[in-house]
Order: sequence, then structure tokens, then C-alpha cells
Amino acid sequence: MDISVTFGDEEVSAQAEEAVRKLVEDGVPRALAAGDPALWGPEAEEEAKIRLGWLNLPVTSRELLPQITALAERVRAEGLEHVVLAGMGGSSLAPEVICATFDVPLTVLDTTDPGQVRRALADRLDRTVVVVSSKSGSTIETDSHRRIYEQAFRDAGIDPAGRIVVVTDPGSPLERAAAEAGYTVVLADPAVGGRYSALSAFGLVPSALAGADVARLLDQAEEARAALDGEANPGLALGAAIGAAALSGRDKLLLDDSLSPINGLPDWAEQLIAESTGKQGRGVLPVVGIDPTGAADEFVAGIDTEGDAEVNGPLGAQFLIWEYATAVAGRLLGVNPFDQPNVAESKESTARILAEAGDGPLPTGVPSLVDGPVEVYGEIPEHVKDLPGVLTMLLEGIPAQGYLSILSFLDREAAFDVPVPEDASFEVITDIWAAHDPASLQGLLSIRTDRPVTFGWGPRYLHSTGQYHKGGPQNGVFLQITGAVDNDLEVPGQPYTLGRLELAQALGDLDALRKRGRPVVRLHLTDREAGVRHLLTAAREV
Ligand SMILES: O=P(O)(O)OC[C@H]1O[C@H](O)[C@H](O)[C@@H](O)[C@@H]1O
Repeated sequence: MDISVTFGDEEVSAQAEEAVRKLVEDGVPRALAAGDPALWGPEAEEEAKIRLGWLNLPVTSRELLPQITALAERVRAEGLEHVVLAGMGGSSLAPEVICATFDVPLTVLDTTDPGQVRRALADRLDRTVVVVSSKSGSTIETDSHRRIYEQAFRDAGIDPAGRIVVVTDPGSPLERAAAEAGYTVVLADPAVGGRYSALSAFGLVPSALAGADVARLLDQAEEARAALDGEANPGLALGAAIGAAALSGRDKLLLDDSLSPINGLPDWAEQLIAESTGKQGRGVLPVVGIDPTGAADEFVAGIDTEGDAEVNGPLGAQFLIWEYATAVAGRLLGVNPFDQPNVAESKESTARILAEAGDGPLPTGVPSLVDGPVEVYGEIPEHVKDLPGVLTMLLEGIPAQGYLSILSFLDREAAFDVPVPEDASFEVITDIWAAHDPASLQGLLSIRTDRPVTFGWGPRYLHSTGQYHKGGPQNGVFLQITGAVDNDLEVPGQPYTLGRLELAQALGDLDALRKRGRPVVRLHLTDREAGVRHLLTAAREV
């Protein structure tokens, strides 16, 4: 197995070498191997004491294998071939990459979009097993999914007890609810934080049920763990390079996996890096989905792909190396890599908005302008009269070291429902999808600026880059997209529907961003399909 970190840029290499020398001199690798919680300063120490379990997961997680294997065998024997994972952030990003890489199907629910959840519900409910994963056991999206699936199973005459598997920390409210309901529960290691939990029960249980070879994943990680003890320590080198580069102004970390056999690691690494480093007005901005631009503040990390740094290794090894590197970079940046102090701001705003609105409409405000099926909310100068004007204004407003972030609270899969001609070639089909996919906006806008443009699906990004948006440097410009809901979904036992929660989450984050003085515009699509097409057309006119 080739597990290595190499440098393709002389400046990066020299800075990394110098930082590694200093880190070794300070005894950091030895202290980290020994799980020393004092490495991130006195303020982080208390939390670090209960957050370093990930270093040992390649070994300790093996204890879970008999339970997981038996569970997977039962699920298979019962013909439950549709595995749905309800989980946000650290509770779903790793299984998504593991399953994509091992090429086994997994339906991930990390959305509050009613259309997306309805699609999952309509898919083989009689053969569905749902993994409800939440470390805290109190995440609102995951709680909603659990309630919705419980109801759907009951309505179909299916006992949810045989269909719901819970992964959570010991003592969480979810563990208690699951015990009462008679669900199968797999307890996770409480000494591991959400975004460092790829090799814990959170990564392994849903992936094994979907058919991935998780024992192999642990073998790969164990090999990397041995390398982290040695002198040629890839995690130390990567963390030193990322941290030192950021300190010298190269703080946009472009993740390039174009040649990697691993499928989707950047989406996982994005959360790890953004939530771990983006706080106290500092941080490293992970950039996923666009090509390198050569900008002076850009650092290209290639996953099995050339870059300023190139990280080679199979998936299990990559997880551990990136976690180790992030912890090291956190030390260099002087932040606690295990907390997410600003994530709660949006959650609190959302809760307040829902409570204050009662049964009435949510406080959306009035549009500043309307362009066809797109309403524009936010401060728009007089001379801006249409959507291309709004997009131009946002692009021109990006600060010199800044970025634009597109935040889309829409159905991530809607574009793939668009009918395509029967005899269409693959190229034609992908063009049709792209023309209906809000994510295409990232590529269209990024070629109109030399600044990075990021794209996140809401509410998924709230548990990932959302921390950096609010806690990181004051240099982001935000474009939020919401849409009308035609076919809403009740959340059993709760006063809100899923669509109402989705909009409240968008408004909650809008409020949190505004309170921090971040420039933000919300576009509301009164007709989603026409709105996306109109928006993409406007982006081409900029
Ligand atoms: O696993 P859970 O407790 O449900 O948490 C899921 C996610 O939500 C939070 O908002 C955190 O910011 C994430 O780091 C975490 O992974």
C-alpha cells in the first residue's frame, strides 16, 4: 500500500519542512501518539481530553465487527436491500464516501427537503432498513427523519422495530428513545467527535449494512496508523504544510481528487477542515468542485492526484491521515480543532424563528426585486434591476482574499428526475441534468471571478462549512437559494412540516450570517424548475 504525502511546490515543501522540524522539536508527534490533550492550549484541553479516541479507532473499532457482521447478515437474510442513512455531518459524510468507493448503494438523508425525503420513502419501503445516526441524539433533521420513517412503516403495516437501527453515543436521548421502541442500537465511542468518526460505528454500521468491506477499511487505517508513528509521518507533513501555508496567506485549500479511485473524499474532508479550523476569525477554507486557478492564496491538495501536496493511500488510510493533519494544522493556527462554536448560531435562530411564527407565516420579508420565477431578498442598490445584475453585484463584492458561497436549500436530486429522450446519449443526458441542477451555478460563476466559489446543499452545509462561514475570517459573500414547496411532508409529533423546517433553517442561517455582518442575498424560486433554469441563464449573461 502506498501511503505517503509528497509536495509538488517548492515553497510549500520548504514551509512544511520547517514546520515539521519545529513540531518535532516541541515533541508534538510523540504527544499526539500518547493522546496528550494539552497540545491545543489550556482552553481546548478539557474538550481534547474526550476527543482523541479517533487515534485508536483502527484497533478499537475491530471490537464492533462481530456485532456489525451479525447485523448485516440479519438484514440481508430478511431481504432488506434498501439501506437508508439518516444522519447529518459527521454522521453521514463518511459512510457516503465509503459506500461510493466500495461501490455499494446507500441512500443518504441529510436534507429537510420534502421532495428528496418523499423520493426515499417511495423507494422499496417494504425492503428498507433505516440507520438513524446521531452522536448527540438531538439533531433536528435526523429526529424528523426517524419520526417520518416510523410513521411510514406503521402506515404500511410494518413494525419499525425490525427496520430501524440506531447509532448514537451512550446515554444520548436517542439511545433512550431507541431502547423504549425496541430498536437495535450500536453504541459509538464517546471519545470521538462527529467529524473524526469515520472509522467508528458511525462510519462502519451503515456502510457494512450496505455491503462495504469495513474490515478492509480498518486494515487500511491500521497501516496508516503505523506510518503516523514513524519519522516519515504523512499526517504530520500534511498538517504542517496546510497550517504553515495558511499562516503565510495560502488559506484556500482546493481539494482535487480527479485521478483518485476514492469516490467523494473532498466532501468529507470539507467538513473536517472547515469545522476544525474555521473559528476565531481564522481558518482554512476547503474548496471542492472547481479547478485550480493559480491564485496566490490557493493551496492545491491532491488526493492520489498531483498538487502542491499529494496525499496517497487507500480510503481507510486517507481518513486517518487527514484527521491527524487537521489536528496538527489546528495547533499551528492556534485553534481548538475539536469544537464548532458557531454552528449553534443558526440552529438557535431557526428555533426562535419557528417559535415566534407559531402557526403563522415565517418572517421572509418582502422581495427587493422579482425577476420571473425568482424573488430577490436582501439589500440591493437602486441601479440593480435584474438577476444578472444581482449576480454581478455579488461577484464584484467579493473581497481581495475572499470567496463566494452558494447555499442551496433545494432538492439535491430533482435534476435527475427531468425526463430525457429515450435515445439520448450519455453526454446529452448529463447536459440536460446540468441545465436543471442548481449546483451548475458554481461552475458558471467561478469562471467569472478569480476568487473561489463554493457550493453547499442546505441544511447539509450547516453541519460542515457553516462553521467556517460564521466563525472564519470576514471575507465571505453568500448567495442563498430557497424554493416553493408543492408537496410538503408532516413531521409526526412536531408542529412544523419538513418544508417549513427547511425554510426556517435557511432563514436562521441568513439571520446568523447577517448578525456577523456577512453580505448575503436570498433568492427564492417561486417555481423551482423554471427558477433554476432562469438562474443558470442569468449566470451565463454575467
Ligand atoms: O451526530 P450528530 O450529533 O447528530 O451531529 C451531526 C453534526 O451536527 C452538528 O451541527 C455538528 O456541527 C457536526 O459536527 C455534527 O457532525
